[in-house]
Amino acid sequence: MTDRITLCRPDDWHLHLRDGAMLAAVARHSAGFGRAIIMPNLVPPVVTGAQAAAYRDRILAALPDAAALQPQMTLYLTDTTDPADVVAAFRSGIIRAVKLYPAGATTNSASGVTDFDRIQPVLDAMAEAGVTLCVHGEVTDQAVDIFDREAVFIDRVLEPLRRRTPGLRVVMEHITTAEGVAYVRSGSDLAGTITTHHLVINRNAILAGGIRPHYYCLPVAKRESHRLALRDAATSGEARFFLGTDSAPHPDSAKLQPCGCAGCFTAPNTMPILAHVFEDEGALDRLEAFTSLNGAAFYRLPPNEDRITLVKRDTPATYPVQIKAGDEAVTVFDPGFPLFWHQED
Ligand SMILES: NC(=O)N[C@@H](CC(=O)O)C(=O)O
Ligand SMILES: [Zn+2]
Ligand SMILES: [Zn+2]
Repeated sequence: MTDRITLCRPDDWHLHLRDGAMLAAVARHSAGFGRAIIMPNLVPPVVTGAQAAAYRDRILAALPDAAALQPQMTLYLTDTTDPADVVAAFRSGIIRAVKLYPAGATTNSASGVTDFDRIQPVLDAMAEAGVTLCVHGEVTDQAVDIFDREAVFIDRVLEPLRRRTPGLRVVMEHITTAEGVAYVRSGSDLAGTITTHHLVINRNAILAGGIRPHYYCLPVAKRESHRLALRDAATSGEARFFLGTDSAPHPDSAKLQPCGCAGCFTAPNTMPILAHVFEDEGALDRLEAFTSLNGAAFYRLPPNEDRITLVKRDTPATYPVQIKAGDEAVTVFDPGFPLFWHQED
């Protein structure tokens, strides 16, 4: 039995670190990753290169001295984003990618894109300069069932957008469906991130036996057949699929509401959970591709040079049920099984 594995240091290609007291509380929980794509959905959002540079400085100040993490900044695409600012921020190394939120699709997406015609000049400039577009892929049409919004987005929005913009490199973020997996497999210049939690839960976790707000995120977890498709993709070793935890901390006071907000906070226990999932699937030898190689290759970066070690012990890893962020508590994702894999420092 394998009870010890070493990997190139993993990267997290979709991470929410927030700002202020929340940033101060959560940053150290992602400090063991190498690179992380930092999502720009702050309030107000990160829309210019100058704002991204200032946010990166706040993140670096919040990280422990020994942190491995190198924040990879993104800009929040709006109807009025300036193509020249995007290209300049990319060429000067301030940003790694641009994030597309359809307006109203998810947390802090009110300033997102309302009119796809208006962003075409930015998309063309990005295709030309080689800037990756990270996409929250859900339609916002209230007439579309929430469990279908990802699949409908592919047909109505993403495929037409990619056809209009040859050469644009696209990451479909946090895919949750078999349709998302199939679509990512089908095209060129296309990849998909998969979260930790969508490999573990299906929609029963949110709704069966009572409403469980800590399992509510967007895109919402789908039925079991979709979770199995995601596990197949993540453990396949295929270069198009890689880890983006979408670790999305919210205060419990905002989640435990009649209208609770979306997001699972998985940063503290992601690697032990993933080792468990990959071992379950007989794919521990492909964990490194998913966490440490495929994403870097898509972003045209070398793998991290140093390594981490995961050890399987007889006693489960302990991690806090909640962490403190200022006066607030933030609940850590509970995978529902004990974690025998531990990450060594
Ligand atoms: N995934 C989530 O449920 N929430 C994210 C936003 C997002 O990634 O869509 C957040 O910022 O809280
Ligand atoms: Zn999203
Ligand atoms: Zn996210």
